[in-house]
Amino acid sequence: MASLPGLAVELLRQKKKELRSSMKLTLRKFPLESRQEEDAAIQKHVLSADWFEQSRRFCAYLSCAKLREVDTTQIVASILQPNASELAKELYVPRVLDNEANMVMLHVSSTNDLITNSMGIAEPELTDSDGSPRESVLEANYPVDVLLLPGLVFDRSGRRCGRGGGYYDVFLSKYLELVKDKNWKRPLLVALAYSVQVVDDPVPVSETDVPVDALVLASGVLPISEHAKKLMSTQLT
Ligand SMILES: Nc1nc2c(c(=O)[nH]1)N(C=O)[C@@H](CNc1ccc(C(=O)N[C@@H](CCC(=O)O)C(=O)O)cc1)CN2
Ligand SMILES: Nc1ncnc2c1ncn2[C@@H]1O[C@H](COP(=O)(O)OP(=O)(O)OP(=O)(O)O)[C@@H](O)[C@H]1O
Repeated sequence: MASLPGLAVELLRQKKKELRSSMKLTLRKFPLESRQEEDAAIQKHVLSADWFEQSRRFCAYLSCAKLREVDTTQIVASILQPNASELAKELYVPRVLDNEANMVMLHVSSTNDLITNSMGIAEPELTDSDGSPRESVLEANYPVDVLLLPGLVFDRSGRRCGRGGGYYDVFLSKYLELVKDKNWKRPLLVALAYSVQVVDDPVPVSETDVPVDALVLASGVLPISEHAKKLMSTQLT
């Protein structure tokens, strides 16, 4: 028979599984027109924010329309092709290494650095055009300022439920450890979410789930942690 902690872990796993299935259904029913309106509004909030403008090293996910993820195309394009008036930023995007939750964030300088994987998500090749390994956030000499996170379900306290791979939680635990070791400033962990992805009931989490500092919704930026409240101004309408 399973031990008590074993039962609690199993129950949590089951609750997350049900939550993911129900949110995938909700997202499938969310009209394309609303999705597009929210995609535009969310990206506009990011692109016009001081914390975006002031960031120099930025991690973003490359959105997958099939998975109904909030679009990041304009954010990524703005980083890769900045206007003359904007300060240049370095962009890092995820690359899955295996199916045991190992993922790296690699430096890219152009969309030509990307190839679409079997899951339909664009990812960087491990090496650049010269054959040299791409810079990885976990091995870099400087901290990143902002990490844009994908996810399926969120609550207003910053709890986040992803797709169940554990990739982001494992990456974040390693990166936050590195930040502590190096005495770097903490990055802002910002999730982008459609209105339907923010639920009233607390999202079930375990101690390995890393909460986000802020949410960007079509209605505005919602800073949650003290860290976010210091760095972001409230723009909710
Ligand atoms: N755009 C994007 N890139 C990302 C992630 C992400 O969530 N979004 N990841 C974040 O981890 C990592 C990849 N992890 C992924 C985990 C699951 C699925 C996926 O397609 N899941 C299906 C269910 C598959 C199944 O259950 O067999 C789904 O959610 O419908 C995709 C990527 C790294 N890159
Ligand atoms: N820091 C960690 N170290 C080891 N295992 C972890 C860690 N974080 C999560 N996991 C494991 O990964 C699996 C998936 O976790 P969880 O359900 O929280 O993923 P998720 O948040 O939906 O996915 P993601 O983080 O990729 O968005 C679980 O078995 C969990 O125990």
